[in-house]
Amino acid sequence: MQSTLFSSPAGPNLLPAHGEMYYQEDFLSAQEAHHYQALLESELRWVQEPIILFGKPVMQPRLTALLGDPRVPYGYSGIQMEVQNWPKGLLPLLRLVEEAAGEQFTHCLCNWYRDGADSMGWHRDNEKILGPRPTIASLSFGGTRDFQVRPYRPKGKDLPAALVGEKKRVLPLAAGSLLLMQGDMQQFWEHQLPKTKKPVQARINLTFRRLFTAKP
Ligand SMILES: O=C(O)CCC(=O)C(=O)O
Ligand SMILES: [Fe+2]
Repeated sequence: MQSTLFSSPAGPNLLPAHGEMYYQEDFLSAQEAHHYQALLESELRWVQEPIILFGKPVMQPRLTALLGDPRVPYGYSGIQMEVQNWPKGLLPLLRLVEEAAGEQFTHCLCNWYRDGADSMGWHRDNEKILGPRPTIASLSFGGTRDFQVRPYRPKGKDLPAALVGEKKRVLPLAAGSLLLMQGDMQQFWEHQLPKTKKPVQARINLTFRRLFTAKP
């Protein structure tokens, strides 16, 4: 299979300040995207798990799976996820993404949004284990969904001057696209994948991450 490789970030930085976000719509061909979507649907163990919100367990509105080194656990919002080995067929994709991102990833968090009622709320990927300025590579398969980004205002603090007046940005993430989040983005910006009433196809998203306790 052939793919367009790029060694520098794709396109311009889509954020005006305090972080970096790059988007390449045609990272994978339609054929490659279909191939990997089918593999992801059939070869991962997908579960719907509760997270702890305000002390109570709440089902996440999507299915999830975590790939990586089974010796290194990873969790967020009060859950510890089971780590699955990378299916062999996904390794070429991991290498492609690593080359594009200029980063070596240890884990991949996989999300399956079954329909428009599945979603992910506002958050930052800022767990300590990711380090202070993580590079996160996000690949999309299936139906296009809107990805939203807005400045993050810490409680009781002002926004940095350069972000005052910045509105929510909306980026539709298409099948086969690559989104790179880099630099200070996880410190100063938050993102979400909102629910939608529009008819949408199921979507799978992979976020490749480097966890810093991972053994080589
Ligand atoms: O589905 C998406 O595009 C976003 C996923 C995400 O933000 C995450 O896994 O942390
Ligand atoms: Fe995220």
